[in-house]
Amino acid sequence: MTRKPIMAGNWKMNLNHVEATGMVQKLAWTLADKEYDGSKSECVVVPPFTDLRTVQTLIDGERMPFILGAQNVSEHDSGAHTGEISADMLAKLQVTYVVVGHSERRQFHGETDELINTKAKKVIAAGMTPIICVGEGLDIRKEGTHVEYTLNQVRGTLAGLTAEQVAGLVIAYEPVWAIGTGEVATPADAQEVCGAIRAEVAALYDQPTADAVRIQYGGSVKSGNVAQIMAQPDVDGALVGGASLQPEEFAAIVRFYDLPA
Ligand SMILES: O=C(CO)COP(=O)(O)O
Repeated sequence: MTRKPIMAGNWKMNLNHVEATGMVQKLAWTLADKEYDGSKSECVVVPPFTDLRTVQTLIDGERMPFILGAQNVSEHDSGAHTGEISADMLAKLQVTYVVVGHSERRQFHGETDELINTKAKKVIAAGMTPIICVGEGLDIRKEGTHVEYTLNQVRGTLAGLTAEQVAGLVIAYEPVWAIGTGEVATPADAQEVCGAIRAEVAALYDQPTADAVRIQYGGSVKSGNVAQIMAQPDVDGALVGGASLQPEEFAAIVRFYDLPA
């Protein structure tokens, strides 16, 4: 089973719409220089909501080999929910992927597995693909219960989804202690949990579903460590924060297959 690598740059709350234009143009030029055409990996850019239209227009107009993602979505469909953005609104902007349950949303905005599960269902119903984030904090890692903790999040966030739906989505394993800290999980750490997630999907559904679902690692991924992480059998991509704001760095990450492992 070949799973296409998915390299996603989560800009978080960085770059206004003018800066976003410069960012995707530089990324496109750098990748064009290396004759990148998206055949060996998907390059997903995940800007803030206010940049989506600008980035989508550039991707379309300039035929850039990028796929558009969003960082969050409302659990509601429409109506009196001031400040919320619905899945249908994102789909209309040609958003393909929507990150749900990022640890920063869990930690600072009180998102639970149940809410993230509802959001994932809204994303799927609108014809898009959720990137469901899971991962443990430092306290759990120190206790040594990180695998069970993360699998519990997997069970909670996938609840009620069909095998077909799960086969098409993306799960991002992001250990919170490795996010924005420069502290990278070792390739073996990433493999331990990503492998356990795939085994859990096989147990919850079946082996073809587990073979199809794509699992990303996230947490201080850079051009200097991405090749080793991607060499792990159950790691199918990276969810990149800080390094995705540097076009040359992110271009190298997207082309991880040309880096020495
Ligand atoms: O949270 C992340 C991506 O969603 C990871 O962020 P960093 O790559 O900055 O550690």
